[in-house]
Amino acid sequence: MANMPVSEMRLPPHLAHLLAARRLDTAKDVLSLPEVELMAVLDAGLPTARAAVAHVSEAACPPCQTALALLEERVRLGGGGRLATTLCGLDEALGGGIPMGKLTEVVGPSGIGKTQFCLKVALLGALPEYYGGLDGRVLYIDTESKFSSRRMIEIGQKSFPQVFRQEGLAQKMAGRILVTRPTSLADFTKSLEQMKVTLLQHDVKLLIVDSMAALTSLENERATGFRQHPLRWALSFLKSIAEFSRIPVVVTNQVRSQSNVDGYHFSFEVDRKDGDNCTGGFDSHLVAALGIQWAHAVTVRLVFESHSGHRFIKVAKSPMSPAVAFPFVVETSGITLLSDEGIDVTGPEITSIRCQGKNVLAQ
Ligand SMILES: Nc1ncnc2c1ncn2[C@@H]1O[C@H](COP(=O)(O)OP(=O)(O)OP(=O)(O)O)[C@@H](O)[C@H]1O
Repeated sequence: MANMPVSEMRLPPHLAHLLAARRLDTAKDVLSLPEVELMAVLDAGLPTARAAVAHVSEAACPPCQTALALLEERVRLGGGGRLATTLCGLDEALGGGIPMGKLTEVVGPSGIGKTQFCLKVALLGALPEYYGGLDGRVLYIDTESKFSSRRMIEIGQKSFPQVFRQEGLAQKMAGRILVTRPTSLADFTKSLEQMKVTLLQHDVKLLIVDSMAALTSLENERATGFRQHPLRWALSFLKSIAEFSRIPVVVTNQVRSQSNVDGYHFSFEVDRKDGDNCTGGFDSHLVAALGIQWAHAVTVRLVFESHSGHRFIKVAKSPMSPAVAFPFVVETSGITLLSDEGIDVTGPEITSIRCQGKNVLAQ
């Protein structure tokens, strides 16, 4: 809510003009100033400064809702405002699918299937509601140039043969997916700034960023602080986009060698020598590419990992579900679960990411 534009708050006109004239554009701009400073910036007295804070706080704070109202909204939206992935066990664990209005992170090692997952989800965003889709446009931010229309249509044809038999449907679905390919972090930041307009103009019902972590390597920044700062901004912006638009936002995150991220040491890692049951401990020097803020900020975290000869989707964080893992394969029809029965995950395995014998700590 911090990034909520003042222009969208329906403030009394005199106050709206005053704030706009002083370039106080967001809730954060107004609320982060001490009263005295706000008086100075507005060139106004204490009552005006207090009125500004009161109006902006009221507009920016989400209103309280009763548990009953939330339950009723969930029933009204059917499935509780979720996009079903068609992976039944996973959807059940997530309370119906990927939540709308929230940030969902998909993290895992290279080649595990994150993009395959995103392609299927993108297709579902475009599919008519009748077939379980959102019947809308999808904005796909493809930072690694990995988006493939051909592969997406292949997934559609194999997963929903009865739907894709319809003449011209594949083209129609592909036409609903807007792909942008930012070539730098600055490009990405710019596209985020324009995003609210794009979402409204194009009736976008789903936003995917594949991959968020790749953006840092695009810039090749060395200093950790510099690398983290713009992504922190992107994180809060994406969260606010999800909340305002009530759409699901899916971002992928990669893993990397800890030696590349000097200074990335968080309390999560303290217990790493405990509890590894398949490989030789948590001694791997691999970590998830984005920092601890991401781990805390996302609502749902799906870890894609491989061990014991299988790939797994692990629900590592969800307000709806205990940690469970599902074995999966990638087929021509995309990601398929081998079993809809989740395997309970306990202890340090919840925060680790395993990769064929190596443990990667999830941050
Ligand atoms: N047509 C297909 N049929 C079956 N499997 C496929 C097909 N296309 C890709 N795959 C499998 O998907 C996997 C690659 O997945 P994906 O590209 O989603 O990885 P990723 O996790 O996004 O990796 P990165 O982090 O490097 O981007 C590989 O195991 C590959 O064999």
